[in-house]
Amino acid sequence: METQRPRHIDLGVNVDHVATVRQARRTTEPDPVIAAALAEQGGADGITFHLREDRRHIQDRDVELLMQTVRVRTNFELACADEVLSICCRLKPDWALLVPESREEVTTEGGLDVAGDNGRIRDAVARIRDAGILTSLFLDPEPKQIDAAIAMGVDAVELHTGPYAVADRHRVDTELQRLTQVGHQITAAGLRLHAGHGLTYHNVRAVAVIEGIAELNIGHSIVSRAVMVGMKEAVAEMRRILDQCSVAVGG
Ligand SMILES: CC(=O)[C@@H](O)[C@H](O)COP(=O)(O)O
Ligand SMILES: NCC(=O)COP(=O)(O)O
Repeated sequence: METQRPRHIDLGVNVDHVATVRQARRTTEPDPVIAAALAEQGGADGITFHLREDRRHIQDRDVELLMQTVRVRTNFELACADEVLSICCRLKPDWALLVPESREEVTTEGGLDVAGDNGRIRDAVARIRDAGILTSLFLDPEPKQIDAAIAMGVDAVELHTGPYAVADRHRVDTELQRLTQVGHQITAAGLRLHAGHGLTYHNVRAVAVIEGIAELNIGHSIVSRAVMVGMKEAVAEMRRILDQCSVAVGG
């Protein structure tokens, strides 16, 4: 019997918080562009960057240079806002991930409300697709949101793993069940299943082994580890964990 190759789980490394350290002094280092190159050397399958409307971390200069230098997949995160949509459609990354944003948030707090969309998300998806870019939506693991995303014709859904990441031991299994259930809903519809937010070296395994997971986007934890061991090694450590998970789940 042909042995099944372990399912490769793509690792998207988000370099936002390299820029957070730089922006703390409004200076030139550390540079997220250099961090992205080191992440590639460490085994990143993709580089993720979030050009927020408030520019609190990633700057326009970062995005322009990342698009010129990144040799793996580029994943441009943005809100459904005309200014950043125009930049994204001009630069044509491999992927665009639409996320909600609010000025007051410390970090992304929830998923997009696709089910309640008034046309703003739909129009943003259309602009991105017309630019020849693969589209993904950052969603809470709620069946009605997934149904709406499928109807919108996007290429992937990135499940918000924040509630799982902060769940206590009484809640964590429930959050994993939510992710698993809507994960089946997503893959059954033929969309790629991505996940991210709050994943760490300690909590990533339970998400990585969810059936159908094709990509995990991880940033804050890798950057935190990189402060101690360097970006290339921090990424390599996360790559090894995901490879162990791939073997564990078999095909
Ligand atoms: C959507 C998501 O979880 C992250 O990719 C996002 O970038 C988090 O926002 P900050 O990077 O501003 O924390
Ligand atoms: N979309 C999730 C992402 O890119 C990274 O989120 P985090 O690991 O920084 O919380």
